[in-house]
Amino acid sequence: MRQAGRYQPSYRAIREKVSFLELCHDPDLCAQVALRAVDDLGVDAAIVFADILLVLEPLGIGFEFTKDDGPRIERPVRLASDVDRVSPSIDANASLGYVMESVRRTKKALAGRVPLIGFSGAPFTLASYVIEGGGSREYSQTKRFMYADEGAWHELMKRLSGAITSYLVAQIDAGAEAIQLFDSWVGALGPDDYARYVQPHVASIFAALGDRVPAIHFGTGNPALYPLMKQAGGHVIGLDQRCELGSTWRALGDVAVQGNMDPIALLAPREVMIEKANAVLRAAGGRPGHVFNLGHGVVPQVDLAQARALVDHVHEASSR
Ligand SMILES: Cc1c2[nH]c(c1CCC(=O)O)Cc1[nH]c(c(CCC(=O)O)c1C)Cc1[nH]c(c(CCC(=O)O)c1C)Cc1[nH]c(c(C)c1CCC(=O)O)C2
Repeated sequence: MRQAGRYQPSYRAIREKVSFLELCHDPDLCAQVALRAVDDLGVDAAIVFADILLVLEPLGIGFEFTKDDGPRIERPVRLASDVDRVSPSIDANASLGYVMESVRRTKKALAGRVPLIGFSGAPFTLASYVIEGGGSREYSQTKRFMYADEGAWHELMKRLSGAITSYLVAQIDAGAEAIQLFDSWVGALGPDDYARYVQPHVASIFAALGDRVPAIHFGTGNPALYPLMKQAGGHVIGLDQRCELGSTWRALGDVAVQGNMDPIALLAPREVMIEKANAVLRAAGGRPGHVFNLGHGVVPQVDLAQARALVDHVHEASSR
């Protein structure tokens, strides 16, 4: 979960020379960064180095990454008529060819050591950036838009979902061996709104992907959504730290799960972190189909040696 990043001294050194977006557009450097994360951590999969916002570029939505506040959208979509500015479809191989090149070069560099995961943001999470103009606490503009003009909302979600599908298919064609759909901010919604405004669009993405590669469907913030997310699709449901893994998994039934250690536990003393990892493994109870992971991304304050110690511990404990 966000395994390459600023908590790595090697990543910070690269970022002193190139901006984040320059890095994303340089397939050789992306492959280097993705491999370095696998080497540093000893994890069982690599993830292509990219960002969920890159797909906005061919959709005609300009953005930048500011130094302190993260992503910023140049002209947010605020009115129903603004939806016309979003391209109705994209050719991901042409417009996001540099990401496909990162997939190919990362896979070549991995030489079969571990599988490579491709990814995209999910339509609600991308819509929240497009409408809010950046990160948000309340998602008030997004919800206002959704409630004010349901037709325009569905049209926006349709355009985003079509682009996401084409982007993921292109990554699979380029060699991604699994994909992850990040619905990082969908927990701002309750189950009824999720079912009405989001679920059909996410379902269309998973239906289009079929069973070509394992698909991970990740969401955070509201455990009440997990049964609906499972219905929408994905071979694996990514759980965050706000739920109890054992009971949530039993309630979900026949599906694999990924998660769900609190990423902030990496800032705890070593023995506390290890105890938290053991609690996750105990909750999974050795049931096949659990992928140990953090409930959300690694934060920049994490010490690399501490992250490595977690991975080593999970490997050792799960082989017992
Ligand atoms: C919501 C989201 C984003 N991006 C992503 C998500 C979904 C996952 C999640 O919920 O954590 C996904 C993402 N972003 C990045 C990856 C790369 C692959 C990996 O996991 O190693 C992945 C999988 C690189 C990145 N994406 C970003 C960085 C840091 C950029 C830098 O070098 O300054 C990295 C390594 C920037 C980014 N990108 C995004 C934000 C909000 C920010 C700024 C916040 C911050 O600066 O930490 C949007």
